[in-house]
Amino acid sequence: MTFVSVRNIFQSYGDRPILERVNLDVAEGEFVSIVGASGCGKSTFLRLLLAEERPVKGEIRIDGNPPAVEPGRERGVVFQRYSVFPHMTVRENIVAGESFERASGRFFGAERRAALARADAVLARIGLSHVAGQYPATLSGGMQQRLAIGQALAARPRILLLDEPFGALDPGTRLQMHDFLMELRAETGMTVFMVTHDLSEGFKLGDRVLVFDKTRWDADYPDRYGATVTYDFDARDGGMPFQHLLDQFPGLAPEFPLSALPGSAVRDHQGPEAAPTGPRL
Ligand SMILES: Nc1ncnc2c1ncn2[C@@H]1O[C@H](COP(=O)(O)OP(=O)(O)OP(=O)(O)O)[C@@H](O)[C@H]1O
Repeated sequence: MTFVSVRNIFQSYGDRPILERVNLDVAEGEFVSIVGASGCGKSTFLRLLLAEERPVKGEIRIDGNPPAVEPGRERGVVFQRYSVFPHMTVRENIVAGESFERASGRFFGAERRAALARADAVLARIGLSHVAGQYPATLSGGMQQRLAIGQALAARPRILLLDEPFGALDPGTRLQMHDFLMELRAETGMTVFMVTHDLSEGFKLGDRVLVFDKTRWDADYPDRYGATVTYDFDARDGGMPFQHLLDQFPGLAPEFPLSALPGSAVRDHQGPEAAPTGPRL
C-alpha cells in the first residue's frame, strides 16, 4: 500500500527547470536510495518531501495528507555535515531532537527527567552512552554522524531523509554506519530516503535504487529540461546481482549500463514519451 505518493512533480528555480514529471509510490518501511549526477535535483527532491519547498506543479502525499510544514514528528533529516548543536552535550542534543519547538531548556521537572531518560535510551541504541556528557567536538566523525541520526530519530519519525549521510566518513567508519543504519531500520520499521553518490552503497542499503537524470537534452541550452526518475531498480537481497558483478569486476561502477543487469526490475515512471539512455553518475 502506498505510504508516500509523488504525482507529476515539477520544480523550477526562476525559469530554470530542475525536476519534471516525477512520479513515485513508496510503501511504508521501504528504503529508497537516490542516485544521480551532481546538481540534478536529488536534494531538491528531499526538500520537497520535507515541505521546505512547494513544487511548481504536482502533489506529494504522505499517508494521504500533504507533508506537514513543521519538521520533527513525521520526518527526520540528516545531512552530510554533522547537523548537531555544538554548544550542547551529546545527551542534550538528543533531547533537543525530540521537538524542534521545545529545545532542552524548555523541559522542566518530571518532564525533563522523562526526556533525559528517553534520550539515554536513544544513546544506548546508537552506542553513545559513554559520551553522553561530552560535547560533539570531542567525538569522531562517525560518532557525530551517529549522534545526528540519533537526534533525527529522537522524534520517532515515520520517515528518515538522509542526504549523503556518510559522504564525509572514511571507508571503515562508513561500513560501520551501514550496519548501524540497517539495525535501526529493522528495529523501527521506518521509511528511508537516502541520497548517495556511492552506487554500491545505494544498492547495498536500499530496497530500491532510483536514478535521477534528464531524459531530454538540448545541447545549446543544457538547463532547458529538468531531471526525472529514469530508473527504479529492485535492490532487495543486498542489490544482487549488482553486488556480484561489482565483486567480479571491481571498478565497474558507476559507468556500467545499469539497464543491462539481468533481473533488475525497471519500472516505468515517465510514460511512453520518455527514452532513458542510462545514468551519468
Ligand atoms: N534555492 C535555490 N535557488 C536556486 N537554485 C537552486 C536552489 N537550490 C538548488 N538550486 C540549484 O538546483 C540544482 C539542483 O540542486 P540540488 O542540490 O537539488 O542537486 P543535487 O542533485 O542534490 O546535487 P549534488 O549531488 O551536487 O548535491 C543545482 O543546480 C542548484 O544549484
